[in-house]
Amino acid sequence: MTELSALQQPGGIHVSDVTVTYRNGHTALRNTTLDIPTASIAALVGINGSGKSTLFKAIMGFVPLSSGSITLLGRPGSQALKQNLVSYVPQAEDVDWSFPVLVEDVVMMGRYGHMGMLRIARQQDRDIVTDALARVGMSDYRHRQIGELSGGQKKRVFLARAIAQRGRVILLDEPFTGVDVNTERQIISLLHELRDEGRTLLVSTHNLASVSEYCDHTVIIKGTVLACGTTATTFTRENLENAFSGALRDIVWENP
Ligand SMILES: Nc1ncnc2c1ncn2[C@@H]1O[C@H](COP(=O)(O)OP(=O)(O)OP(=O)(O)O)[C@@H](O)[C@H]1O
Repeated sequence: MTELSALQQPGGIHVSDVTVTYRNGHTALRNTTLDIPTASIAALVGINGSGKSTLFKAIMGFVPLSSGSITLLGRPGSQALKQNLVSYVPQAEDVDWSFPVLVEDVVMMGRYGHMGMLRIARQQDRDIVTDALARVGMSDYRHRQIGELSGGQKKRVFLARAIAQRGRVILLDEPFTGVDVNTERQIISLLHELRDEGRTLLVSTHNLASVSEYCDHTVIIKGTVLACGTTATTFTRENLENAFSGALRDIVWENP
């Protein structure tokens, strides 16, 4: 499939001319447009404060759009959210780790949207939680308090929650911050599996060194989208220098 025809597919993530202005009057995203085809992994890269988390919050409906629209899997974003098709793995700093909850309960939260009002788990929900914990290698920790885990283990548990939710779009806010190389490898191979199952993943990351290795697409952001397309055509020195204003450190270019 050519790059153009992939982008023209109706599924995936489509953000059209979105502007987000916070209540204090700060515009964090301006006229932002991007397309990520179904069944792909896209990196979201940009400096601190470039609007990555704001974009996730806009897609999740956590902040209102001042203008523009979002389409997920070929339907209005709000509809996809109601249908429980979108999972969000937050940044570690956005989670209250002192909340007394077991690992398996965190993963079960991914099933809430599939349960009735009383949130009574069925055997099928318990089986899905068990499978999700196994997929992230956290089965042995299911009865531990979430706050007792290491940073990398917490990230795997939140990924398990997204897997248990069975979302077809998964947004991951900096899943590699503070994780060791082995855990990063495990998470990347899991992301590939999820992509190969037909899910669409948008991953914000400051770890530029590994983007080319695991991301099919790249979105470069700086208050708006500077560039979006296949990683081969978009993750270029010129685009990154525009985004990072000469502060690039951790990339070794083959043709410096
Ligand atoms: N609730 C808020 N109210 C007002 N301004 C906000 C709010 N949240 C974020 N901002 C501002 O919007 C801009 C974008 O912030 P955002 O958190 O989206 O950036 P980011 O790219 O995710 O940054 P980082 O890489 O540091 O996580 C920043 O200037 C930030 O100060």
